[in-house]
Amino acid sequence: MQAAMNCIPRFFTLPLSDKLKARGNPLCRNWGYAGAGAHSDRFTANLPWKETLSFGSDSASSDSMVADYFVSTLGDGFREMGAVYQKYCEAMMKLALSIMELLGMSLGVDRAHFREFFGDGNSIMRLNYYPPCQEPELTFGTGPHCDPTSITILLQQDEVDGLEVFSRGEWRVVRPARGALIVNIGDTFMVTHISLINLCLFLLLHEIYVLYRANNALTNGMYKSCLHRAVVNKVKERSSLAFFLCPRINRVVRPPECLVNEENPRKYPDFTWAELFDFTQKHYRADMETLPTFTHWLLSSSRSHYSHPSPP
Ligand SMILES: C=C1C[C@]23C[C@@]1(O)CC[C@H]2[C@]1(C)CCC[C@@](C)(C(=O)O)[C@H]1[C@@H]3C(=O)O
Ligand SMILES: O=C(O)CCC(=O)C(=O)O
Ligand SMILES: [Fe+2]
Repeated sequence: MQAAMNCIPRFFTLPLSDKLKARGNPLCRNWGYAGAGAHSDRFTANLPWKETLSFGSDSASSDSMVADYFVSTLGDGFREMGAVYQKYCEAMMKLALSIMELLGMSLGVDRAHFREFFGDGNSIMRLNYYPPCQEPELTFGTGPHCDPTSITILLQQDEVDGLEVFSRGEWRVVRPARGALIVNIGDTFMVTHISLINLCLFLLLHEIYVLYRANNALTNGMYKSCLHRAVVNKVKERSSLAFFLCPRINRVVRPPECLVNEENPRKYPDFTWAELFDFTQKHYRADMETLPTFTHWLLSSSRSHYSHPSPP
């Protein structure tokens, strides 16, 4: 974890001409290296103050996908950094599948179900780098949003506050703690479970702390999405590392049958992860309404080859 964290400033303090070797393509501008001004189309106000490097981590492809990405885009000098992130992604994938198993069990779903569902996923790794900002109140590192992915395992730099979670009517700082990973459940997993589950698990060494924000849904045993953001400051740069667990790109996202019944009918239509991903990039700004807006868009679009939720 420390090596993965140390490599972040090493990459982002390279000359711009080197970082641009990993620039994303016009179809997916946020892929690869995205510098100042990137991600601004995803927010309406307080635009992001960050640089990012995003790359794929497919569990089913070659054993060296991530390492190969670094060498092929940045050159042979990045072999060591590539190996660090290859190892990190493999560890995150292993951890993510174990968490999925636990979450499945907590819902009474067969323990193999989510392990299989995500086992051949097309996950995404992102390095976030937030430089100091002279006017931090005019911007955000990452604006308020819910992750559209399945679960996110986040590692934040020791000692520099930045991550905040909206809970009980106010923004609360999630202080970095040495050795702690933050696990945030995103929209795709929420759909998989049909209920409004969206919680944060704090994994501190080998203990698991579960923090989740309940809203009025608590009364019927459901949980509300955890909205989060990252702020920046005047003095210190900050880094974070996000592993976004995703299903295989063309996999249909649908809750296991045992979770659907008369009292709990389908809330979302079937869709593929590709469709939601595409939607986030082309049609909508990031916030906590991504999933309802996507659902509305999906149902009102002409697409007819996917089944819709059964009528109540
Ligand atoms: C599927 C995705 C959408 C975002 C990129 C990603 O590949 C992974 C998660 C999403 C994101 C990183 C969450 C934070 C806000 C966001 C706008 C960003 O900072 O880039 C998100 C991406 C998005 O375009 O919605
Ligand atoms: O930098 C952080 O702490 C949060 C980043 C984040 O929420 C994201 O990349 O989705
Ligand atoms: Fe996030």
